[in-house]
Amino acid sequence: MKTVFGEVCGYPSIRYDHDGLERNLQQKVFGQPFIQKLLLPLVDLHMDERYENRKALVLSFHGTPGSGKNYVAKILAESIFEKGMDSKFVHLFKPILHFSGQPPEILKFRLQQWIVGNVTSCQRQLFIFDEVNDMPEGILEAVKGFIDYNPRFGGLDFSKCIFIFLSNIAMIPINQRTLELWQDGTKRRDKLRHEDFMSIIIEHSFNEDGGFKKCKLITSRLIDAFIPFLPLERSHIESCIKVIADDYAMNSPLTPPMIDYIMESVEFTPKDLRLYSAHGCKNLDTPIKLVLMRYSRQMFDEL
Ligand SMILES: Nc1ncnc2c1ncn2[C@@H]1O[C@H](COP(=O)(O)OP(=O)(O)OP(=O)(O)O)[C@@H](O)[C@H]1O
Repeated sequence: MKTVFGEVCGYPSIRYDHDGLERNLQQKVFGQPFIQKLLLPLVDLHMDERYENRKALVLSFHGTPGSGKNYVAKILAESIFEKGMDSKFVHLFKPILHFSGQPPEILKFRLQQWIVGNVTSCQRQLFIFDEVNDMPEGILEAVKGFIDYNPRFGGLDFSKCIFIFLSNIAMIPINQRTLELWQDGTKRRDKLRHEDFMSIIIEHSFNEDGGFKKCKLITSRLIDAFIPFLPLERSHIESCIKVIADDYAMNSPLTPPMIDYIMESVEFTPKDLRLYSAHGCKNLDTPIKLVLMRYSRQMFDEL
C-alpha cells in the first residue's frame, strides 16, 4: 500500500520490518559481528510495542572510514521508515552544515528546537549525528534532556526516538585491539567479545577532541551501546566489490583477475601484514567502473 498524501505518523509510513533488517544486516554488511549481536536485539526491544520504553534508544558507532557506519544507519532507517533516509522522520546532522558558524549556545538552542518541533508532530523519530569527531565540544549536551531516563520534557515523550552517533573516535585503538586479538589467535570475528572494545571506546570518546569530549552523555551512561566497527579484511573488501559491481551492472561479469586488479587500488595496513583496508569499502567505485568499462570494451580479454 502506497502513501498517497505524504507520510503519516504511523503505518504504513512507519512500520518496523525486523525480518528485513536481520536479512539486510546478514547479507549486505560484511565483517561487523557486533551489528548482529548488539544492534538487532536493541532495536527489536525498542520497537516492540508490548514494552514501554523508559528512554530513547541511543547508539554510538565507532570505526575506520568506510567500515559501514553510515551504511548500517541507512539500513536501519529503511527497516523502520517506508521512505528510509528520505523520510521526514529521519534527520541527518553534519558538523559542517549544522554545527558551525554560530556561537555554541545558539547551535544548541536550534538543535533542541528542531528535536522538540519534530517530536511534537510524531514521537517516532530517528536522529543521526554524523562525524561526531568533528563536532564542537559541548553541543551534544543539548540532547541530554531528551535521552535521559525522564523523557518527558515540556509534556512531550521522547522515549520512542532513536539517536545514533557516528564517528571515527577510537578507531586507532579499535583497529589495534582487533589486530592484537587476531595475532593472539582469534581469527574468527564472531568470536570477538564486545567487552574487548567497550572500555577503550568510552575512554577515547570522553578524552578525544570532538562532540563527546567531557560530555555528560558518557558520564551519565545514557548511551545504550558503543558499537565498534572493525577494520575490514581482504575478503570483506572483495565482497563489497561484488556488491558494488552488481549495482552498476546486474550479474556483473567480474572475474577473479578483475577483482585482483581492483584490489591493487586498495591500501592495506599495517604495512608488514597488509591485513586491513585503510579506508574500508570506500573509494572502490572508480576502480570498479574502470574495470567494467574496460570489460565492456573487451580490454580485459588478456585476463
Ligand atoms: N561493512 C560493510 N559491509 C558492506 N559494505 C560496506 C561496509 N562498509 C562500507 N561499505 C560500503 O562502503 C560504503 C561507504 O561506507 P560508509 O559510508 O558506511 O562508511 P562510514 O563508516 O560511515 O565512513 P566515514 O567514517 O568516512 O563516514 C557504503 O555505502 C557501502 O557500500
